[in-house]
Amino acid sequence: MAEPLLSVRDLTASADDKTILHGIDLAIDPGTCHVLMGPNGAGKSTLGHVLMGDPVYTVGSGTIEFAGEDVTDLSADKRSLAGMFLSFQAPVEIPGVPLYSFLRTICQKRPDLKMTARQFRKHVTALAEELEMDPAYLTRDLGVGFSGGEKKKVEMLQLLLLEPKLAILDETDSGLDVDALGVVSRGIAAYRERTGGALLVITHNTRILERLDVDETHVMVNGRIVANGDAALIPNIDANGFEQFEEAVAVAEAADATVMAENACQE
Ligand SMILES: Nc1ncnc2c1ncn2[C@@H]1O[C@H](COP(=O)(O)OP(=O)(O)OP(=O)(O)O)[C@@H](O)[C@H]1O
Repeated sequence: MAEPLLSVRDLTASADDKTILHGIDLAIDPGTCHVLMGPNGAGKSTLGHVLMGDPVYTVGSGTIEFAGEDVTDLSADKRSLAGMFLSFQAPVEIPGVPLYSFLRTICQKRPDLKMTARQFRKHVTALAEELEMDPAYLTRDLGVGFSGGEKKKVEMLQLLLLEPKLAILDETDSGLDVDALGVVSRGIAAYRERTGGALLVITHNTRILERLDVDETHVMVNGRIVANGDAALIPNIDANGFEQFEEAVAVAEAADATVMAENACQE
């Protein structure tokens, strides 16, 4: 059997001395679409950031392998070059850095995306139009003065430009009006059609999934993945919420507590 594109084993991570992720196991095959759901504060965004190498978080144990390489200790830019991509729940603003220059610079770092200045201008303008973004926005500073929905479209522009092997989309749908939601979901579908890339979609809103064939759904509660299933798990969560996983959470937490107690006894 082919190796997974992403393989996360027993991953534990913390910030400010608080453990947020507990023993995460996750495998994503090339070209597949995974959905990560869970209540507010479960640790979904944290997982996205830790996978991408955000230095705010400390990996306590476990490994992250991507495309056959152990990336656990790699910086975010190296993970990006390897083909990983994270769209932020709250995209950043960088005054003084025009969006166009930012996009040109990140493309120049990727030998496989080499383009002349003219080719780049044509390509990025076409992508902006496809996302129903005014190309004049490309001359504005990154994120500055953009509405919430416009910021999300800029994230999609980066996705279509960079064509990563794995895109982690962190609530790309939040704050979008119904038209913008349509544009963004068409952008995600275009990414899959053109590149065959894999997706890890973090969301509370199932409308963004309507155009996607979901292969696997994962449920995270209190920093643990407590259920895995296929696309049928999504309407189940919509109808019944996350309370149904309480028992699974309690079992996982009790098992962790037992391991910790045993380790303490051995020390
Ligand atoms: N940098 C940080 N420092 C301290 N605590 C953090 C940090 N990042 C996340 N946390 C905490 O970790 C927990 C999980 O947060 P996270 O944003 O990952 O949840 P989430 O599942 O994405 O939630 P939501 O659905 O509301 O976006 C929260 O209690 C949050 O306050």
